[in-house]
Amino acid sequence: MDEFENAMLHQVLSVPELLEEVYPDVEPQVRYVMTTPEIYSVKKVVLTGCGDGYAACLTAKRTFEKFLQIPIEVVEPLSLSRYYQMKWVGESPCDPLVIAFSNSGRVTRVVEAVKRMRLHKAMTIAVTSNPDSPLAKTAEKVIIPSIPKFENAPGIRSYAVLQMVVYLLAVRMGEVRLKYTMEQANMYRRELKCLPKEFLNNADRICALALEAAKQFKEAGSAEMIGCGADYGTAWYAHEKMYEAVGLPAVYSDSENWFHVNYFARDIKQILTMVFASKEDEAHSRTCELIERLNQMGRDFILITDDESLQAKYRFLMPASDTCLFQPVAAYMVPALIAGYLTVLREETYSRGFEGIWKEEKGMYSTTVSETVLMD
Ligand SMILES: O=P(O)(O)OC[C@H]1O[C@](O)(CO)[C@@H](O)[C@@H]1O
Repeated sequence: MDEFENAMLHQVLSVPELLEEVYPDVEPQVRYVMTTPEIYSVKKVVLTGCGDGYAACLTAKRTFEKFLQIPIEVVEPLSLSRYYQMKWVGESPCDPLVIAFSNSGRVTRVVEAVKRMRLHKAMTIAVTSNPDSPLAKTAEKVIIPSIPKFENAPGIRSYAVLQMVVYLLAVRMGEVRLKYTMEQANMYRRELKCLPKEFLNNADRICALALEAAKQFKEAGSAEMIGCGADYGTAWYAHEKMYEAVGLPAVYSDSENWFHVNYFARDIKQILTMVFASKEDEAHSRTCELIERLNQMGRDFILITDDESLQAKYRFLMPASDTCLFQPVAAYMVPALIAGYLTVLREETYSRGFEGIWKEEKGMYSTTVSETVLMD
């Protein structure tokens, strides 16, 4: 398998050790970022970020909802900064709580969104690994994970850490608001670290299956990533990696929407379909119907699930968890591995090497070069 080695594979395999290393630093930061009265006064949480940060927020939304039982919104930074209804923002202290995720802390739209929310007296927390970044300087509070340098690849290690932080925030807020015991909270914390490790216990078999799947879909012309609830966030992450790593157009969807839209695709052999199916998800029955239909249509697809009763040509079984809420902390490794193998098989360069038409000359508009507009 040596000829298929790649940086994404290396990043995935490094995650368990990375989380062990980062946890003792980030857990106390999460624990003390807000006081108990602040945590109690939050009436709504708004999670935001671009790219990986956005995907991490989507995966954690259900956990926040279940743990806190208050409204939780995942809002894209563009919506937050340009369209968000400000009438009720800052009506009372810490309301809403806005948590913004950006590994670099340099993405203009995230900074702009936080600036606007802070001006309107929302409580703002930035999660970024760059303490000197514009985002860190804009938010009222910061959490700064330090992620040891590694071989470059489209975000896997940084995603693992952002995800750990967003879930830890939910666990801490639920613990302080007495939604469960301290023991329960610690069990959740342990699970966040253990699930990726457990999934990779049999790394050789998983990598071999991922490579086999990548070989089958080597010539794919597009990809569709399907998931509901927390899995929707993983589907979002998966579609993003297909673009970044492979340069492959990809869409994300939930199981219901698949029946209405994606179902009608003609050239099924050209589509790389990936389905995320956590058995405790509230929409699992609909995802099972989708899987049955895919099998009836004779479609080959990649399935990532903790439900042993489900079948697919390429099935990745996720470790069982006590909470059944944290499947996304391991599930994203499958699309990351497959994207990594596809880049090798297609002789692609991550992010097209930012060369040719992708080259960002000084001053060209990009994720970090954009006019800041501050709306009322
Ligand atoms: O705000 P961040 O986390 O620095 O993200 C910047 C870029 O990194 C990614 O999240 C991952 O490569 C991209 O999607 C995004 O454009």
